[in-house]
Amino acid sequence: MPVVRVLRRVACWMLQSPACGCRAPVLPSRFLGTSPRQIPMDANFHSTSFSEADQQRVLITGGLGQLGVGLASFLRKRFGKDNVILSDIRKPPEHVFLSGPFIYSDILDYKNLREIVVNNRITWLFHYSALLSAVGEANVSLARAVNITGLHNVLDVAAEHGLRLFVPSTIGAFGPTSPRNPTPDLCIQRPRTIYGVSKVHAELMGEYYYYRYGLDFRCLRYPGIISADSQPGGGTTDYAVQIFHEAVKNGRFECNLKPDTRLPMMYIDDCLRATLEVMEAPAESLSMRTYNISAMSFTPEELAQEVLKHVPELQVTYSVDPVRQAIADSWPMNFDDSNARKDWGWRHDFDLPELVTTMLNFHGPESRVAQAN
Ligand SMILES: NC(=O)C1=CN([C@@H]2O[C@H](COP(=O)(O)OP(=O)(O)OC[C@H]3O[C@@H](n4cnc5c(N)ncnc54)[C@H](O)[C@@H]3O)[C@@H](O)[C@H]2O)C=CC1
Ligand SMILES: CC(=O)[C@H](N)C(=O)O
Repeated sequence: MPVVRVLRRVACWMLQSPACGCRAPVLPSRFLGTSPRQIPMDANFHSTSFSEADQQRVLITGGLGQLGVGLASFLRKRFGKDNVILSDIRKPPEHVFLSGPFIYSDILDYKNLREIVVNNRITWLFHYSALLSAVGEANVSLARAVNITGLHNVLDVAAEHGLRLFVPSTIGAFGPTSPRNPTPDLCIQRPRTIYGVSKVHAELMGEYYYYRYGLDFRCLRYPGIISADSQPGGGTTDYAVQIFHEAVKNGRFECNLKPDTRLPMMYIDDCLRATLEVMEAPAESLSMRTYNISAMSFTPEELAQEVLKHVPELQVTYSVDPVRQAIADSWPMNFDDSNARKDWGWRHDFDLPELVTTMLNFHGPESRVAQAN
């Protein structure tokens, strides 16, 4: 290709933005030289022999946290038990170990990650490893390493091996100068936590690799996720999970956010379904690579009122954690997910009343709730 034409296309690629509606990398990777780690060009896209119709081979990083085990079980129903590999740096509980393939993987160890992808012929990668907002503030250097350096390793492995890559972002990728009610997909993003900064970095790097190397990067900004059978990993929205555990266990709950703190939230089933749906969406339906998704938005007081309908004896008190409160006060109150709804048909199933009954019913007949009903 004549040099002038290549340069013209490079300039065009640099001027494009996801907002302009371009739906494919403007410049294919073959015009742009080698992959990010200078792997020889012919080593790119090992997996191109896998067509869309082929069986996916899935790797989940950071899979032992609040969301990963649920994601593995959801994806195993779709792709088969042995085709979904859960990984983490922690030792899995027995029921997880027995439920399907599990391997050790530290995302800071690039060679180990590459070996896993190659040996297991991975085609799709769900990158869940992270330090969340509150624990991130308590250990900034570890959060920087895991959330930023780890992401670089994942991006490189994914680009080199032609993987489809899902990286979750968060409501925490916005900050006090973003519009908060509602928060659109594209607006100012100046978060004040290392977690938020690292997630904006992930969004931008993923989109850069998409345009620059053709990496099939897909990203959803999750609200606070509420799950019944897994514990949250140290975030600002954790209270909305803990209230259920405490309500059924001892009928008392001390909330670490103020009663009127409004945040977007979602039940885990909606979150996992959205994740698979965006991964399976035809590329041409995606006008962007990073989407807000939303389901409901409530305050601790509103959540407590809904729980009280089922557990009238529940006592809720407030003891505000200033770190979490400052973070929550800088985050979106309502999330605008109209682009996800328009482009790939996103619809949530769970609003607050369904969330509360589902969470309380999960704990079964021996719970205080069931006894009270
Ligand atoms: N749970 C939520 O409400 C939300 C979660 N997300 C995102 O979803 C993803 C999963 O979230 P959770 O499961 O809640 O997180 P979590 O904090 O519960 O779990 C994260 C996992 O990462 C693992 N990890 C830490 N360092 C690692 C390393 N060096 N190598 C490999 N694994 C490592 C941890 O052992 C842990 O099991 C994260 O990226 C998070 O930012 C986004 C928005 C909301
Ligand atoms: C909303 C999130 O990203 C997470 N749950 C946190 O509170 O840090």
